Amino acid sequence: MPKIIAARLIVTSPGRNFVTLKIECDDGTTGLGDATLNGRELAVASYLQDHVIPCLIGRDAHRIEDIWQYLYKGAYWRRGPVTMTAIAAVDMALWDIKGKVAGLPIYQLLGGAAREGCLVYCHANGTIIEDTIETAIRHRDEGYRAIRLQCGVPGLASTYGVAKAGQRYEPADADLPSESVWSTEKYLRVVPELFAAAREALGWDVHLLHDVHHRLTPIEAARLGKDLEPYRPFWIEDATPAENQDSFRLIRQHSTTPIAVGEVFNSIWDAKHLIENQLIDYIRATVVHAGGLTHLRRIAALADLYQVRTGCHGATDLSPVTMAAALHFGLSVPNFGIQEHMPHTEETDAVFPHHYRFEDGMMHPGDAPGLGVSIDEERAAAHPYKRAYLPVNRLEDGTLWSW
Ligand SMILES: O=C(O)C(=O)C[C@H](O)[C@H](O)CO
Ligand SMILES: [Mg+2]
Repeated sequence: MPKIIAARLIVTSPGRNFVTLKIECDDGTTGLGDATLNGRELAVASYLQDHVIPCLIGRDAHRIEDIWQYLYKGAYWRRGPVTMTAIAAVDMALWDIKGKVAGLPIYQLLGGAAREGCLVYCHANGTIIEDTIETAIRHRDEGYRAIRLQCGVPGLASTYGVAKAGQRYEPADADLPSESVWSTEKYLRVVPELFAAAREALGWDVHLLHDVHHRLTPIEAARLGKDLEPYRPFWIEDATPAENQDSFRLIRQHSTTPIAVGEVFNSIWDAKHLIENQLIDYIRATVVHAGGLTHLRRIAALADLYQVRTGCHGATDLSPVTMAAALHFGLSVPNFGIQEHMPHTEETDAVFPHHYRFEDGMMHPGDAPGLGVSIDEERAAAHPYKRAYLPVNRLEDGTLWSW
C-alpha cells in the first residue's frame, strides 16, 4: 500500500494563478490535485497547508473514500468553497496515485469509457455581434460542435465573457476588483439578436450556448428563455442566482429552453432540490470546487435518476489538472452531457504538460496512468503568485449586483 510521506503546495502564475497539491508516497509515486479557487487562492492554500496536510502524513493513499470522509466529517464544519476545493485537491491527487499504481488511466478505474470522447463547447465572444459570429465560424471550422456565444451590450462599457479588444478573455484582471456597470434591459435586447444572427450564419448543425452569469431575476430569466426558444439553444447557464433554488420553477413554467446551473456549487446539497424537482437539465458542478471525483460522482448519480446530465465548468481558472480529471469523469459517467473547454495559454500548458487531446469536437483524457498531467516545477517557480480579483458589477444607479 502506498503510504503518504509528504504533501506540498505549488503556487504559480503562468498568466494566471494556480494552486496545485502534490502528494508523495513511500513507493515514490506522486499525485497531483488542483486547488485553485479564483480570487481566493491563498485561502485554500492555507487550509491545505495548515489544516489538511498534517492529517495526511502516514495514511494509506489507496483509501480514497475513507480520507474523503475524514476530511469532510472530521472538520466538523461542513461544505463551503474553500473546504471543498481543498478536499477536491486531495481527492484528485489520490485518484492520480491509484491510477499510477494500477498502471491505468483514471477513467478505467471509474468503470471504463462509456463513450468515444467528451463533447466540448468552446467560447466565441466579441464586442459586437458580428465579431462573435466571426469567431464562432472560425471555431466551427476548427471542428467544435458546440459554441458558447457572448457579446458586448450596446451602451455598456464591458460585460461578462467579452474580451477587451485584441486580448484573451481573463476575468481576474486586477490587483483589486475592477467595477463594471450592468443594465438588464439593454442586455435582454441584444442576446436574442445575437442568437438570430448566429443561426442565420451558422445554421442548425452546431449547438449554441449562453452564460447569463447570475444576472437576471427569475422572471427576467424566464423571458430570456422564451425569447431564445426559436433558436434552440443547447442551454442557458446561471440564468438567475441559485441560492433560492425554487425560483427556477418560474423559469420552467414559461420556457422549454434547457437550463444549466452549478459552477459555484460545492456539494450535492447545493444541487439536490434542483435535481429532484427537475428544475434544471445540466449540472455544472466540477471536480475542483465540488469535492473531487469522489463527490462529483455522487452528484452525477443523483442527477442520473432525474435525467439531468453533466456539463462541467471548465474555464481557464480550472487548471489542466482539473481538465484532465473532468475528462476522465466525463468519459466514464453514464449521464455525461457536455464539457466546457476554454484552452489554456501556452505558458500554462508548458507548466502542466498533459496527455488530453482535442479531436473533431470532442476531448479525450488520454491513456497515461493516473490523470495524465505533470507539473514542471522549475517553470512553475519562474511564475510567482500575483494577486488578482474577479470584477464586481453594479447597476447603472450604483446598486451592487451579481457579477
Ligand atoms: O466559464 C464559465 O462559465 C464561467 O462562468 C467562468 C467564471 O466566470 C470563472 O470561472 C470565475 O472564476
Ligand atoms: Mg459560467
